[in-house]
Amino acid sequence: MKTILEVKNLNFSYGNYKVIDNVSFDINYGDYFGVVGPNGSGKTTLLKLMLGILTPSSGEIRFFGQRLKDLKERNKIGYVSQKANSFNVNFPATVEEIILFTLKSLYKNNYDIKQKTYEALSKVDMLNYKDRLIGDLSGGQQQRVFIARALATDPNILFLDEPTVGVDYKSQEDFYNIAEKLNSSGVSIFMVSHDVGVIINKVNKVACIGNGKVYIHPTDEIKGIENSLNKIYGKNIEFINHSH
Ligand SMILES: Nc1ncnc2c1ncn2[C@@H]1O[C@H](COP(=O)(O)OP(=O)(O)OP(=O)(O)O)[C@@H](O)[C@H]1O
Repeated sequence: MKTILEVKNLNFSYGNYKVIDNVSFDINYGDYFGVVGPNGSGKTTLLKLMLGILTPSSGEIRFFGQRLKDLKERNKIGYVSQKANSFNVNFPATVEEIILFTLKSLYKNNYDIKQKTYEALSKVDMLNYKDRLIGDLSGGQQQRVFIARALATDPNILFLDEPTVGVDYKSQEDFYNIAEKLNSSGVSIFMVSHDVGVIINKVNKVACIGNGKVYIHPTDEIKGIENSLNKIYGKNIEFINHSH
C-alpha cells in the first residue's frame, strides 16, 4: 500500500489556542478519507494545513514523500473550497472558461487544454453546460464545475471542504456518486463533513477530530468510531444500522 500523504506530530495554534495537538496519520493511494467533528473542532484548520494555506507550529506534512514546501507537483493536489458553490451570479465567465483559465497557467498546448477541460466536465456530467455562464447555474451544478476544475489537472488526491452544504438531496446524491466514481478510478479523497452518518457509509477511513486530537478508524471498526465520537462530541453516539 503506497502512502500519498504522511502527517507526523503536527501541531498548530491560533495564538495561544491549540487546535491541532500532536496529530499523526497517513493517507494511502485509493483512500476515501472522511473528517468529521463538531463546529470549531479544527476540520477546516486541518485541511488548510494540508494544503499549505496555514503553516504548522511544528511537525511534518509530506505528499508523495516530499515535504509540502518542496513539493513541485502542486497540480497533483486538487481542492474544492467550502464557498465554491456560492459563486457571484454576475461573474461573466462560462463554465468552459472557468476551467480553461486554471489550465492555461499549467499547460502550453491549447488543444490539450481544451481536451482536459472537456474530459473533466464529462467526469462530473457537466459537458452540456460548457457554454453557460457559471453564475446562471444552481449551487449543485456550480459545485460540480468546481470539482471539474480541481480534476482538470489530474490530481492524485482531492480535498473537499463540506461539499454537500447548501445543495439539495438530489445534488448530494449526484455528488456522492461522482466522488465514488472518482475514488474507484484511483483518486484519493479527503473530505470534511458534518454528516457523520453519511460519511460512515461512504468512506473507508474516518478521522474524528476534537479537543486537538484526531482519531482515525477504518469504517468497519464501528465500536472504535463510536468511542471516538463519544470523546469528541461528549455524548453517547451509537450507530443503529451497521452497513459494514
Ligand atoms: N483565523 C483564526 N484565528 C483565530 N482562531 C481561529 C481562526 N480560524 C479558526 N479559529 C478557531 O479555531 C477553531 C477551529 O476552527 P475551524 O474553522 O478549523 O473549525 P471547523 O471544525 O472547521 O468548524 P466548522 O464545523 O464550524 O466549520 C475554532 O475554535 C475557531 O474559532
